[in-house]
Parts: sequence; structure tokens; C-alpha cells
Amino acid sequence: MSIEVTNLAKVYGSQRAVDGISFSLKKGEIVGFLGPNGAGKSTTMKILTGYLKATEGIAKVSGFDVFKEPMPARRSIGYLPEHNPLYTDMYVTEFLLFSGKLYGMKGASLQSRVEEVIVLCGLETEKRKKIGQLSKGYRQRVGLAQSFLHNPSVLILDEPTTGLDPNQIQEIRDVIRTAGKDKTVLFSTHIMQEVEALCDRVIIINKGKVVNDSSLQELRNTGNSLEEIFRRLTS
Ligand SMILES: Nc1ncnc2c1ncn2[C@@H]1O[C@H](COP(=O)(O)OP(=O)(O)OP(=O)(O)O)[C@@H](O)[C@H]1O
Repeated sequence: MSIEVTNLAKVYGSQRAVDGISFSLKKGEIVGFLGPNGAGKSTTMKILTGYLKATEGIAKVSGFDVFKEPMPARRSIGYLPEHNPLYTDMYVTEFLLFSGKLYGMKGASLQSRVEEVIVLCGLETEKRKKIGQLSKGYRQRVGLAQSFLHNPSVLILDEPTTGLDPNQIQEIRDVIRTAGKDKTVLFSTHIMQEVEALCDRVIIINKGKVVNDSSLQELRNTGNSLEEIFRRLTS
């Protein structure tokens, strides 16, 4: 399994924001992680990527326990956080070279990988600009480029298209589809068409609990729209 979550819980004060969830993703699956605001999606993703400690449970990425073996687990993950933090004073290429060095990449192989992700993410026209000068969509592409840089086998993308216009949404989806071809992808979104366009499977959480885990085809077979299913399970 590329991602394995078992009885995972996160307690903030008196709130069980993540309340004993279990799910797994096989190699190569693209899975949509849905849930209303505050359901616990970002918290789960932060635990998987090692940014937060869980209160209970086990989380494994590429077979590595994210708590006990954090370094190999992190090396196999590309993460785009919800509020994609970037150094706005850096130039695009400079930022990607800098990020690559943080992953231990260097020299000609770093240079050529940066060029590769710039093409993959459609950043050629913007690569000489400062990140602060870029539109929101292009900043998001820089965040995605950074997450792909070390060629991780697992991508964890927290609302990668939020706040983008319809053209940018389509373009970012294409990037995820292309880059995700040989990877396992877990991504959160509030856009149902995005799930229809990209996913093999849908996990829905509500109030910290998994309320649906099924293939898109199984959901289609119910005869209800994804939006109807989402509303029924989460309201
Ligand atoms: N650092 C924190 N301290 C206390 N409570 C927190 C903290 N981070 C998140 N929470 C709470 O945990 C719950 C789950 O939050 P989380 O951000 O994981 O939800 P989400 O599903 O990603 O929501 P959204 O769709 O709005 O991004 C929320 O009620 C939130 O207020």
C-alpha cells in the first residue's frame, strides 16, 4: 500500500478533529478526499506529511511509519499545503533550485530536474519572474512544481485548485493528471467535477469520521450525483 491509515485520531483540546479513521491507497490510485469545512481533511493530510503528530493510530506512507521512520516517509511524499507558502521575493527558478537543495539534490541533475518540472507545470513563460509577481494560478503551479521536484511516489495535495478561475482549474487538473500518472495521489477538494474528472475513488469524511470509501463507478451506479451523495452523508 502507498498510504495506510489505521484508527488515526487527532484531538485538539476537547475536540476529536480526526476520530479514528482508517483507509488505504494502492500504488497508482488517484483518490479524492472530500468533506465539509472542518471535517478533518487538512489535519489528516498534515499528519500523513509529518507536520502534525497524531493523538492515536498509525499512518504509513510507502510502507514507512510517518512517526517512527519520518525521513524515508517524507522523502516519498510531495505535499502541497492548503495555503501554499512560498518565498515571494525569490525568482521561480531560484526557488525551485533552493527547494531541490533542501531535498539533497544538487548539480546538473538538480538543474535538469528543475527544467523538467518547469515544463511539466507550464511555468516556462514565468520562470524568470519573482514569485510575488505571479498570479494565483501560477503561484499554485510553483507549489505543485516544488511538490513534484524530488520525484516522490506519493502526492498529497490540499485543495490544489481553490481560488482559481475555471481556465486555471482546468490547467492545474491537467498538470495533476500528467504528473500523477505513475504516482499515488490523495487530494482534497470541494469541487465535485474535479473528483469526477480526476479520481478513481472517493473518500468522504464528516466530523472526523469516514462516511464513504468507494470507487467513483460504485457511486455512479447508485444513480445519484456525487453532490447528492455528499450532501446526504454530511448534512
Ligand atoms: N491547530 C488547531 N487547533 C485547534 N483546532 C484546530 C486546529 N487545526 C484545526 N482545528 C480544528 O479541527 C477541525 C478540523 O480542521 P481541518 O482544517 O482539518 O478541516 P478541513 O476538513 O481541512 O476543513 P476545510 O475544508 O475548511 O479546509 C476544525 O474544527 C478546526 O477548527
